[in-house]
Amino acid sequence: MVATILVGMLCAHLLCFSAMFLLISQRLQGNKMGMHYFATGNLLLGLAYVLQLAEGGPAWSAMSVVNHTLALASPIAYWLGAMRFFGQEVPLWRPVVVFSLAYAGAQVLVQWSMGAVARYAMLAAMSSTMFFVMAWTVVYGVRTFARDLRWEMFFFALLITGIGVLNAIKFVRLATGGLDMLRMDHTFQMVFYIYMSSLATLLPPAIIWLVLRRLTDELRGMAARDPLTGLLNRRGLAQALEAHFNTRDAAPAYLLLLDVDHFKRINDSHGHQAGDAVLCQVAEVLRRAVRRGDLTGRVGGEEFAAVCLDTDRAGAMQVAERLRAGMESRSMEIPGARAPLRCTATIGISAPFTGTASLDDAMRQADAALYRGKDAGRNRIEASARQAGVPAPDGGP
Ligand SMILES: Nc1nc2c(ncn2[C@@H]2O[C@H](COP(=O)(O)OP(=O)(O)OP(=O)(O)O)[C@@H](O)[C@H]2O)c(=O)[nH]1
Repeated sequence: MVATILVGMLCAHLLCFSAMFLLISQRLQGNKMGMHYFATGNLLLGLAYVLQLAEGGPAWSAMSVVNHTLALASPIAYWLGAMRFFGQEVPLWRPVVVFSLAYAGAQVLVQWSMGAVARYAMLAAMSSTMFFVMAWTVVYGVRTFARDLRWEMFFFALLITGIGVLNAIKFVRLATGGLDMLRMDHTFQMVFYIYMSSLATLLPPAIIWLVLRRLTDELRGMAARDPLTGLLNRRGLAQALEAHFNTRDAAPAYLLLLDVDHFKRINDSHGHQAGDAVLCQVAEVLRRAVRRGDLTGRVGGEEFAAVCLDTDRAGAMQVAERLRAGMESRSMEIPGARAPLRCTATIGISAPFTGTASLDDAMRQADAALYRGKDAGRNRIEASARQAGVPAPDGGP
């Protein structure tokens, strides 16, 4: 009786969370983060336990073959769902159906050649192997594809290892004690159901937590980036700088402001779309010119920024010259135009600064230097006259 209630609750958990995963996946347009696959995994496992309830104990029937097949197809769906969550484009139905047909065939073969115990032992052995491999993949993920989800991955690995261990014990007990230990009211089976019920309660909220984390990270990323070029926006630059200055002994940083020369003419003669294409290519020039670890952003219409970290004035001048030369030599491809465009940029450099609080000040200095460069004929670099902590001789930036 207790076992029946436990399995009944397990079915209810699995099927309810299957519906919830499906509802969440429908709200996630585009990247569903594997939620529809997890919904399928829960549905398959829920149905397997419904069949187990209907059977009442070990038996050789078509229902039992379907039950074992569903029980083993569900981890495949979860696995594929996890791959989708981590950005792999994998199909769901074809692998699940192919596996199910192959496993149903294997069951008939094993039952016919080795008997019922071997068929049940095969399910336990396959489940155990699958869950151990899954747990190992999750631990491997901590060092590779899921570095940002360290604790969550350890939690998953722990729970999955538990199912692997229980299935391995089931295999051994089946091999030594036969089908009797599979009676629903057998102590081992009760422990198994309690563990599975706990998992069915713990895992779905944990999966929803992962999705929530990804969504909020994406939102934060979107709020910090310019949608056209993918570079940081002003807010993103400030946040990245803050993280930089908080995590190490702050060596001075230099802010470079780059403004495309006569950009209005490009818009006026080739259209706004062509202007956008040029802006994207300026972003590429900027990315290539800076050192690894430096920050790049778009801070206004045709105004870009690079923050050179851990460098000196000569280093910042070098980056500025690479940028200026990169712009001058770049052929800007624009859609629909017969020939690529050439354009130049003027660059202003701030005095060195060592904290986020000085970013606005550095912006003003670089901006003033930039406009001196524009007045002096464009396609050139101007550095702020101000030294670190020392006001400019003329009192300006
Ligand atoms: N295509 C496109 N144009 C933009 C965008 N943001 C700003 N602009 C245009 O950029 C141009 C900036 O022109 P100005 O500020 O006069 O500067 P300029 O023509 O580059 O001249 P100088 O800076 O003096 O060399 C304006 O025509 C804006 O409409 C954008 O996102 N896309």
